Amino acid sequence: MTTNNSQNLRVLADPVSGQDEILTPEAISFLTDLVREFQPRLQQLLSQRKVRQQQIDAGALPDFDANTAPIRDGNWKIAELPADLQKRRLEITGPVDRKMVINALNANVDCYMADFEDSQSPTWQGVVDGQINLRDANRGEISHTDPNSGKSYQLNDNPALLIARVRGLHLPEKHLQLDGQPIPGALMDFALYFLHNYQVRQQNGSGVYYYLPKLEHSTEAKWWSDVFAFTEERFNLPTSTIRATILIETLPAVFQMDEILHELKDHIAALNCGRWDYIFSYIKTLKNHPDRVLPDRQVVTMNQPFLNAYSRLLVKTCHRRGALAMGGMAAFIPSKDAAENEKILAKVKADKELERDNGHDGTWIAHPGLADTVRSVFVDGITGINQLHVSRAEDDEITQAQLLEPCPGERTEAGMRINIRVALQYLAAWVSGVGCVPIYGLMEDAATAEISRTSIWQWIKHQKSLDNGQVVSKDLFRKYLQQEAQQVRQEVGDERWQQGNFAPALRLLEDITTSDDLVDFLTLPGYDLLS
Ligand SMILES: CC(=O)SCCNC(=O)CCNC(=O)[C@H](O)C(C)(C)COP(=O)(O)OP(=O)(O)OC[C@H]1O[C@@H](n2cnc3c(N)ncnc32)[C@H](O)[C@@H]1OP(=O)(O)O
Ligand SMILES: O=CC(=O)O
Ligand SMILES: [Mg+2]
Repeated sequence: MTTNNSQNLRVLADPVSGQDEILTPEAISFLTDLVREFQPRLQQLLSQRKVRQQQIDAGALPDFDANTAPIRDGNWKIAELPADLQKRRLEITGPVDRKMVINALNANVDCYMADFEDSQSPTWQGVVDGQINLRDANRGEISHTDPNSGKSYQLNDNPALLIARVRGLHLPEKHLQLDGQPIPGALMDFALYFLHNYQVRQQNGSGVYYYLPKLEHSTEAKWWSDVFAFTEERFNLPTSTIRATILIETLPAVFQMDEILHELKDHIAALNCGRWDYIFSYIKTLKNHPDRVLPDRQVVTMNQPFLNAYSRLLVKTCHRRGALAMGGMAAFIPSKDAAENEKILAKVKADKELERDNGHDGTWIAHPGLADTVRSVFVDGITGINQLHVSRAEDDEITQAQLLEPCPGERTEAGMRINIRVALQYLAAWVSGVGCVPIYGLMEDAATAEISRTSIWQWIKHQKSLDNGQVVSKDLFRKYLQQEAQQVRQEVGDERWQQGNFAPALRLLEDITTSDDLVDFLTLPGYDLLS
């Protein structure tokens, strides 16, 4: 454990390699000041989330805020987009380990979203390494030799534009404490990435670009706007050096998109349809509403009316204000089986065509093997470098009812069992320090795993029947959990089962699925198990 007495910022972890390069005295000083200035307000914002949720739990439904109608009705625009943020047709996303960073920057895409969030299990070594890797990438000094394969990696010319996604506001960084309190993970990621990269990015004629996840309200956007203004002032930088893309991936936030853009007018570049967290948030926000329980996860696709309304409203709102409207992630990843791969590429293409036709300016891919297929839709399939000209002005108004429309579809025994197997394997990976894994041909990360486990919780709560006639209860879940755990054990083998943290994952899954109150995020109790 190391301590910096002058600032009271304590590192509560055994030192890891690279830590001193990242936690420099200047970084500690900046981070300390940011946390002192902004953590108290953040705690209030998190408490306000709970108050709003209590109202929804008591029967209210999320809606547009009558008090902010003048913002929605007014004619205003965000600050002009910098040149390098106008072309974002394809963005690859991925965790911040060294090989992935190099592969992502070399992929045939416009941008790389380097992820400290849904695809990252925030071990102390992992978050420190991530900062080192992104610093080296921005300096053009990153290379890597894979210790297993011996394969070496370096940056190509013209790498993708790097955008860093920080952790959500709810996640603490327990290894860094100020005055005895864990600091917000989001501030750590933001501050360290900023400090170690702003100069080189400026020298390259760019700015410092972020993705911000899981916002629920425009007051949180205002908080971020103040963090950015504080930072630009401290480093004597022009306003708008920092630009953010906000993920609209919670149900409350879809009713706040204009307000979020407005609060961040000087610092925003785009909104993004983070569909997986959005589906999770639909379940979580409406958890007490028996008429809004979702069916099997596989049925909840972007052509469902409530998700299509969300995508179209996001496009319409962004383009009216001069911001880009980014699409989201099809979870399919390539298969080594050629016939199977053809089917996967066809599904990905159809998903991306829907986004393009709704007017999105770009979209996400999870794997470089999808780049060519998605380029055929979002590069060859649009005129110009974005679709800002698509206003959707001809559309009828998109209403609260459409955004909340119940989703039809079956709840099946097979769907419940696969939810269990996926959640169990994902939790085992996460607890082992790996935040994104391929499971049954899909990329699974924190957001997709949240859908799996909260679906079952909600089916239990509302005693939903499955296609086999069984009513979902805690007992039925426990029975299936034991059976599916055996199945997974057979699939992965005894050795991996024993070494791969499956036992703690099993306990965690049982706890969070059978608790009377829905656990807000699986990553909160999961974090207690991480070093
Ligand atoms: C809901 C959301 O938030 S979505 C955003 C968060 N999720 C993500 O970002 C998912 C990112 N994707 C991934 O992490 C990976 O694709 C996985 C874990 C799903 C699969 O990865 P792997 O098992 O390594 O796949 P696979 O073996 O097919 O990879 C082939 C090559 O592509 C590389 N690759 C795969 N995905 C990526 C990626 N997203 N970025 C960069 N390189 C990648 C691998 O590193 C590997 O490189 P190599 O040949 O040099 O060894
Ligand atoms: O972050 C993206 C999502 O879909 O969740
Ligand atoms: Mg997300």
